[in-house]
Amino acid sequence: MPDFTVPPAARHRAILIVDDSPANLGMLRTMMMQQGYQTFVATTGERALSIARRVRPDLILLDVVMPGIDGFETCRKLKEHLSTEHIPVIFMSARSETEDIVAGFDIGAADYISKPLRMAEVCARVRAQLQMRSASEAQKEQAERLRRIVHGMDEGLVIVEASGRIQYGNPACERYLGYGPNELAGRPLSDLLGGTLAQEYLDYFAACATDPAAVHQAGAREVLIRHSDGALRAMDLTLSPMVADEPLFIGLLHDITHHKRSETALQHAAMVDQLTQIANRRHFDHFLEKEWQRALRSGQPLSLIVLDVDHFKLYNDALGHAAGDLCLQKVAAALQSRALRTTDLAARYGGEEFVLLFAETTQDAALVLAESICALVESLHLPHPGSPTSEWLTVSIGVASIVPTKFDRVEQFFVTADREMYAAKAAGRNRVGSTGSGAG
Ligand SMILES: Nc1nc2c(ncn2[C@@H]2O[C@H](COP(=O)(O)OP(=O)(O)OP(=O)(O)O)[C@@H](O)[C@H]2O)c(=O)[nH]1
Repeated sequence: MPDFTVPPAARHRAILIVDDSPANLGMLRTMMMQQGYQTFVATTGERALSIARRVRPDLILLDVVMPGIDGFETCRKLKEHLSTEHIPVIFMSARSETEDIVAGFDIGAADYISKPLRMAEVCARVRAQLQMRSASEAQKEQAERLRRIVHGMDEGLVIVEASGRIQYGNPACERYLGYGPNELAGRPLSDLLGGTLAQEYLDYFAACATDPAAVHQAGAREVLIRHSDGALRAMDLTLSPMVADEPLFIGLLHDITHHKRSETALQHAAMVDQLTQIANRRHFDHFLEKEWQRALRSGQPLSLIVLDVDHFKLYNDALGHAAGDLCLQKVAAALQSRALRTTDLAARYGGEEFVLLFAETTQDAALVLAESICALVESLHLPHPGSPTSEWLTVSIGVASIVPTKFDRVEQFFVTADREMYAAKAAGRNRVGSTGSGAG
């Protein structure tokens, strides 16, 4: 006895039954309905084609021998049409010679049932076909969902073969690297990564091929990737083995150019005085510490200049704070123009106080530099109406020089230069103070 319970998958499934014998048609229809399928019937091939195109059934039970176009021809036409080509067709025929069956499959049939029909067998074959169709639909749906995810991702995704050949690059990846659609596929990894780095990955791929279990997942690392215009971009790259039949590696690319730019901007901001755009105190202290250590090792002299604008309070009082700011910017630019070597640094140390460090510079050379800076500032001819010293803006400078030993302290070096600067102020301003006593 056939099983009349309705399998859940049967619901909503539509079957088109095509047979020129009304008796067969009636019997099959009853059986299919009892199985819970929605049914459509046709007694000719032409009618079957028009119903199939309209209702797109999930399966067609198709008689082979019919007047007009026969079952084989009907099937051929179904397979030719985009809207019906995927519908599984089960032939039913009394012609059950091997060559008939083979011909049926060659045309594209999913199955072939011999007549006279045994209803339980028809039901089982219909059920099997519908299950296969469900499975392949689910697979297609999942593949489509994955395709959309990969296409819509902001992150670049590449699939690389163990040989280093790029098999696929998603649109984000092509966009990041300046390639058009499908232009990445087929290229070697070395088109994107520098020779050494590409070789490192090839070695990793080879190690994965020899002993997949022993190879750890390669974490994200910052790499420079070559854009199609030849420029190098900073990106985070994660390349790890993919579980697949062939050895493939999946790479995730995250463009960090913007991040890098803001990181650089932040680093710059942390080192630079906002008003004057020369080095700030923090940067100077760090630089001095480094040069101090270097001088300890090399035995070369270090010279420090401390510079303070004369009567700056009076300048602000006479011309306003905004003019004062502008004046500090001009003084800073003048100082910067004297710090030319990579071992020189000019910085704003606070308020209207500036410092300059000259590594590998003797006290005599530093004094010449300090005198020239003093003269340079006065030669800017920045009017200073309130100054009792000069009609122009002037500065007082203190100089200290030292060949540091392990017994010396940076703080004392600073104190010496500061004292010299105050001595210059006391001696009438617009001058350089230096007793030549060194840091001690
Ligand atoms: N416009 C402006 N003024 C500043 C800034 N930083 C500090 N000052 C001013 O600089 C002035 C420093 O004044 P003082 O320390 O009394 O020294 P001075 O008037 O320069 O006199 P001497 O150093 O003795 O020649 C103060 O009035 C501060 O307000 C700044 O960033 N912009």
